[in-house]
Amino acid sequence: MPRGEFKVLVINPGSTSTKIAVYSNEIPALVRTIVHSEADLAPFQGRPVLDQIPFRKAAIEDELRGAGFKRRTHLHAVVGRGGLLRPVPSGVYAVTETMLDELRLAPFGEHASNLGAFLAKAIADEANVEAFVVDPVSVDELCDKARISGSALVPRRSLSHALNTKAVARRYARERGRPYEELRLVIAHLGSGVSVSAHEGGRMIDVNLAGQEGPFSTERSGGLQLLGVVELCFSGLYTQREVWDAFIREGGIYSYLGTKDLSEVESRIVAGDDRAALIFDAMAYQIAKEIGAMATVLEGRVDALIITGGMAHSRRLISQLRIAAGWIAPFVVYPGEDELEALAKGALRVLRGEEKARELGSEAIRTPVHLVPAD
Ligand SMILES: Nc1ncnc2c1ncn2[C@@H]1O[C@H](COP(=O)(O)OP(=O)(O)O)[C@@H](O)[C@H]1O
Ligand SMILES: CCCC(=O)OP(=O)(O)O
Repeated sequence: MPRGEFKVLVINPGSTSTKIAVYSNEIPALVRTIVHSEADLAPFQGRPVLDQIPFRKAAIEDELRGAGFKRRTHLHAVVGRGGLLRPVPSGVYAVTETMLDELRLAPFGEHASNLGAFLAKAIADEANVEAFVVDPVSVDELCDKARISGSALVPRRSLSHALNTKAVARRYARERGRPYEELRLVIAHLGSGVSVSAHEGGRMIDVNLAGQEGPFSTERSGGLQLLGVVELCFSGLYTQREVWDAFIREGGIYSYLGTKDLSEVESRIVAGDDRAALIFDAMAYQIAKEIGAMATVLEGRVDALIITGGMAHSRRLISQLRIAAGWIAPFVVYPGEDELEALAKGALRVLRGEEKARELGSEAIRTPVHLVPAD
């Protein structure tokens, strides 16, 4: 097994930020969050997410340069967050042309995480090292019953914050000295999108499709009443892209209050804005309902309810979730996410020969679902 120091550049593109880190083995030597303001992202509004590659790559390079980091001479691998690929088992994947082609076609939809493989590959090629992604959002461990959507025309898919969700599940197991595989967990990741999942036997056996099912978030509508959506789609007033933007990028809190910043919503509430309070509390209410649903998936036998993601920093949100759902199981809060570390550890396992990187097969994609207009 190769020994010594491995340096890994980690890139995690989110909807509103690009988080980067340089790991020296398990030690983060540099960690940065490059925040992309609404003004930064405005030129990309209504355009395919891959148009952001040059902008995000330049932002990463500026940040690395500013920190005095010379990437070409130091790196052993670059790892990015994995995007909306075909349904795949949990694991580390080499960034291959097949993967990039799949992300270019985006048959499973668009999301900021689709940028991860491109950004990792572009920088890895310049440094002459390998590029990987780990536990992409399309990790699929659904139990058979969870695959049945209610209409034979619409398959039910697993798209979630798999990377952080799996990382916090393992962290909780480590902290309790028990194997993840033996725990029954409900994990609510509260980021730009919300995914609430049920875990049994080391598998994520059910999860709401973040932003399209279940609770609304700061920018996503979550589940909506079906016929209202059908009427809107066929009204002739909106293009497919506009409808998609309205629900995925400008839905949720943004559609009611015109901001995606939860701290700003909290400030408005403190200043006496009753409407802001109603919308905030409705989001908490919907998240708690989804947690309740996932507790029933585990038949009420839940070892822990874990709350994580950026919105888990909000005291108001945590306090409301504790009241509404804290009776289900021990209530654990891991604010923010461990995605950078989870990505770095995945790449390190491959560099050390502890795990073999998987590759997407080049066979035809099994179930293309056009979740986003092809443009
Ligand atoms: N300290 C905080 N208090 C309240 N909300 C926060 C805080 N920090 C981040 N958030 C909210 O968390 C969300 C982003 O979470 P994050 O996990 O970073 O998501 P993503 O990476 O998908 O953009 C945003 O809605 C943001 O407003
Ligand atoms: C598509 C599922 C993952 C997701 O919604 O991630 P963000 O909250 O980072 O946008």
